[in-house]
Amino acid sequence: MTNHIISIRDVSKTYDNGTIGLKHINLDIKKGEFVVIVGLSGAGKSTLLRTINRMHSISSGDILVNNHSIINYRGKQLRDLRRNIGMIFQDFNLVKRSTVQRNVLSGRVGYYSTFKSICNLFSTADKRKAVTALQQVNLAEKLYTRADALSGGQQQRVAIARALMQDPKIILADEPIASLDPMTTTAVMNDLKKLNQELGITILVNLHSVSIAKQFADRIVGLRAGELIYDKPINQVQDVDFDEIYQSQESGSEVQR
Ligand SMILES: Nc1ncnc2c1ncn2[C@@H]1O[C@H](COP(=O)(O)OP(=O)(O)OP(=O)(O)O)[C@@H](O)[C@H]1O
Repeated sequence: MTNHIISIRDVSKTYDNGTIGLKHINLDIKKGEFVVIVGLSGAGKSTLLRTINRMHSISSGDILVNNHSIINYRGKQLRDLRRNIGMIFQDFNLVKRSTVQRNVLSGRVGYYSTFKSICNLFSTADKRKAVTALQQVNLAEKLYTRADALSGGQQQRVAIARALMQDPKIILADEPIASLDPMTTTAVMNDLKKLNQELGITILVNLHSVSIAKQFADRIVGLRAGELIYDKPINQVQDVDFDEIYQSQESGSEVQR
C-alpha cells in the first residue's frame, strides 16, 4: 500500500491509427496534490488524463487508483471509478438549454437508477446539495438561469459544481481555461484551488500556459511527444526548465508564457 491516489506505471498508448499518444509514462500522484500537466498541443496531455478514468484504454503498463489496478474494470467497478473522478472539459459540456440546477443535478446521476434520472426525480437532499455546490463556486444566485445565458467562465464554474455533486476524490480538468479570458481564467483556477485546499480533492489540470501553471500548481509535469520529460515540485521550477518541454515537436506550435 502507498499513499498514492494515482499511480501510472510504464503506460504507453498507441491509437488504432498508429499514432503514439503516450510512451512509457511513470507518474505517482499523492492524495491532495494539485498537479498541472503542461506541454505543446499534441504532447499527450489529454490522452494521459483520459486514461485515468478509462475514457481511453492503454496499450501497455498499469494504472492504479487507490492502490487498485483499474485497467480491466468493467460494469460496477468502472461506474464507481468514474463516480469518484470528476471531469472538467474545455468546452464545459453543459446542456445549454437546461437550467443551471438541472445541469448541476445531472452530476448526481451516477447515484440514481436510469429511470429516476431520466425522469429528473432528484431528492430534496440532492437539490440542497446542488445549492451548496453552486455556493462553492459563488454561483448560487444562478440556480434557475439557463446555462446558455451565462458567460463562459460561469459555465465552467457550473461544470465544476456538477463535478462536485459526485463527491469526487479526484478532479481531472482538461484545458479548463482554454476558452476563457484572463479574468475568468483566474476565477476558474481559484475555484479549483479552493476545492483542492478546502475539500482535499486531488486535482490534475492540463494547461498550455506555463505562467498559470506556476501560479496554481504544487507540482508541474511536462510532456513532449508522448514522453514525460519533466516532473518537479513548484519550489524547484525555473523558467529555463520549460525550454525542453516547449521545443518544437515538429509542429512549431505557439508557446504561451
Ligand atoms: N482519438 C485519437 N485517434 C488518433 N490519434 C489521436 C486521438 N486523440 C489524440 N490523438 C493523437 O495523440 C497525440 C496526443 O494527443 P493529445 O490530445 O493527448 O495531446 P494534448 O497534449 O492534449 O494536445 P492538445 O493540447 O491539443 O489537446 C497527438 O498526436 C494526437 O493527434
